Amino acid sequence: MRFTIPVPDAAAHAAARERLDGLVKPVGSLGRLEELAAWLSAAHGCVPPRPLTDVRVVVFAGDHGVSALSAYPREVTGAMVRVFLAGHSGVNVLAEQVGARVRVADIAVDWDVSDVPASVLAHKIRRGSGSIDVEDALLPGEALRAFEAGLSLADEEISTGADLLIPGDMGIGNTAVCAALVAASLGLPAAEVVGAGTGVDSAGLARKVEAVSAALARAAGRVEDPFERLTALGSACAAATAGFLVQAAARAVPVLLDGVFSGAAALVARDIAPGAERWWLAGHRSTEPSQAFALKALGLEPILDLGLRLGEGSGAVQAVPTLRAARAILADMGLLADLT
Ligand SMILES: O=C(O)c1ccc[n+]([C@@H]2O[C@H](COP(=O)([O-])O)[C@@H](O)[C@H]2O)c1
Ligand SMILES: Cc1cc2nc[nH]c2cc1C
Repeated sequence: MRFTIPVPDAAAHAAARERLDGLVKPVGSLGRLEELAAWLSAAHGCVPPRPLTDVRVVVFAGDHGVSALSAYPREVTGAMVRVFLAGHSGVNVLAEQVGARVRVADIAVDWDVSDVPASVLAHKIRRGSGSIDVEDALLPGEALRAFEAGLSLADEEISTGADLLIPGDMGIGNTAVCAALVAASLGLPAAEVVGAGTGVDSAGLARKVEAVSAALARAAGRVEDPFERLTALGSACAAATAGFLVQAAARAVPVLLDGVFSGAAALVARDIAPGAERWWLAGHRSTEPSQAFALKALGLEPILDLGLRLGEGSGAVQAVPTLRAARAILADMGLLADLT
């Protein structure tokens, strides 16, 4: 599968840098905001960049075979889908604060359901994913189908006006999958990447390291190809999130990555479509070690570090005002040259 990923506009980046240096402030004094302003100028190909008025969060919901490694029961995944639909989740509330819309897609929730809108189920791939310590997460062909589902979700959002995309995740057990994907992608041992997820104790952490080690040993020799990696160690949600990220880049729409799940999916997505990472920013730093490894490998520095570990897109949503502020300095600040 080959993607043509556009290259952000270097001339707009340089023009933004020049304007930033001429704004009514000491050179460089707005720090990271200046870097973000130039980044967005390059993404939009103009100075100042366009306002970010239509921000969309898509929450990829699905179960994972390793859900017993979580501090919470598997049933929470489906129950949370109803909470997203009712508008009462963490990300619903935080998105409301910044005027972002939240959509939830059931990619692989393991439940019997008939009373959620058909649009929520439209991209469903399967119920749950395999327990990666003992079996592949996905059947042959499913990683590609899930990737294409994510791609379609990005297309749907972009075609209806989204100017900034945020991938969210809801899936009990998914931090073990993230650890496995990141470890396999970067050649790291399980013990370095496994974290406490929703909050397991030290015995739970040890079980998780053991399971991720077993998964890595089982998949050894097959993880070079990113779709094989998703099949062996990922999940339908991981593949769908990767597709979402690649298609945003292919259509030159900026993305704010969220926590560990979108970081792990981004690492695999970059292997599918090299260069796509130029269209992604890291919204925040998660408490999960695998996210730090993933972001470092992608060359991304988180905008915020608030100690969040909720997922759902919640941390990335918090970074939206910062990105808007970065645009505003380019659009609205006066020039040093006009000082009287
Ligand atoms: O985004 C993060 O960094 C993050 C860190 C820890 C937990 N989570 C959320 O919690 C769930 C996964 O945690 P766990 O312990 O069940 O693997 C999943 O629904 C994630 O959205 C998310
Ligand atoms: C309640 C709950 C909400 C979540 N949102 C993302 N992951 C979650 C995990 C739990 C347990």
